[in-house]
Amino acid sequence: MIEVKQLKKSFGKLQVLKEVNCSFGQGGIVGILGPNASGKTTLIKSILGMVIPDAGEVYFGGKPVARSFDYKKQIGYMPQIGRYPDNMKIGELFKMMKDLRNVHDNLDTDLISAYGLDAMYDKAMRTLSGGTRQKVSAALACLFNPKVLILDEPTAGLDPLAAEILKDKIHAEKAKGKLILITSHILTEVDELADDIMYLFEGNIKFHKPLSALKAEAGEQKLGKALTKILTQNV
Ligand SMILES: Nc1ncnc2c1ncn2[C@@H]1O[C@H](COP(=O)(O)OP(=O)(O)OP(=O)(O)O)[C@@H](O)[C@H]1O
Repeated sequence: MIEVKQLKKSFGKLQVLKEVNCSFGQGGIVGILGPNASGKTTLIKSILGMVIPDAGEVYFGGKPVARSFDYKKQIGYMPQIGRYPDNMKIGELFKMMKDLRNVHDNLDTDLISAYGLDAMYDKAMRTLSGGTRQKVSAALACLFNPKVLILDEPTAGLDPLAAEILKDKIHAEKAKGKLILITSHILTEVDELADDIMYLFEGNIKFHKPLSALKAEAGEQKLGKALTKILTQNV
């Protein structure tokens, strides 16, 4: 579904993606892990066309995404920090998105209902708590029933119940055959969700393999322990 070939990106002198090659198939959940500033968001944004790479190419469904916009309709993106017009109300934001896309049918409103956002349609975005903004971002990512979901630290800032609701939704979307890329520093959560783990370190992919293989190599049952063992002892 998505192929990244020889992707390089620098910001000034900082080489953030050195030469990244990876591919993601039709379905399943990939946990994209790595320390702060290792390039996870930059990679995601390159796939989304929000960051223009210095070299290399991203392919979606076999076609290069450079200067292409249509493929973005097939991706639901939940940013790390959602930025919305301050004075816009929640209801107006959803309406604007539907109008922009010109899609009003077959919408996925599961998260709007589960989070009770419809009861808050009159609230202005600037008045929302960080967690409620996250809920809006999650609901928007799913709204148009995209084939691919890209979720950047999706449960950061959500209360435990809201986080569970989102995890259930992610499982349900996977069951529909979707490809879901998730970055997170919450390893217990990635352990619950991911089929594969991709680990970025200083702009390179250190490994990309099934979670089960990672655990088997380390001889550990939990992702946190397996990762620690592999990264510190070079298992
Ligand atoms: N637009 C930008 N201009 C300048 N530097 C940037 C820009 N975007 C990202 N960077 C830098 O690139 C590096 C990688 O950032 P990125 O957000 O991709 O990391 P990350 O792995 O997602 O980190 P985190 O786990 O903290 O979210 C950081 O040093 C960051 O400061």
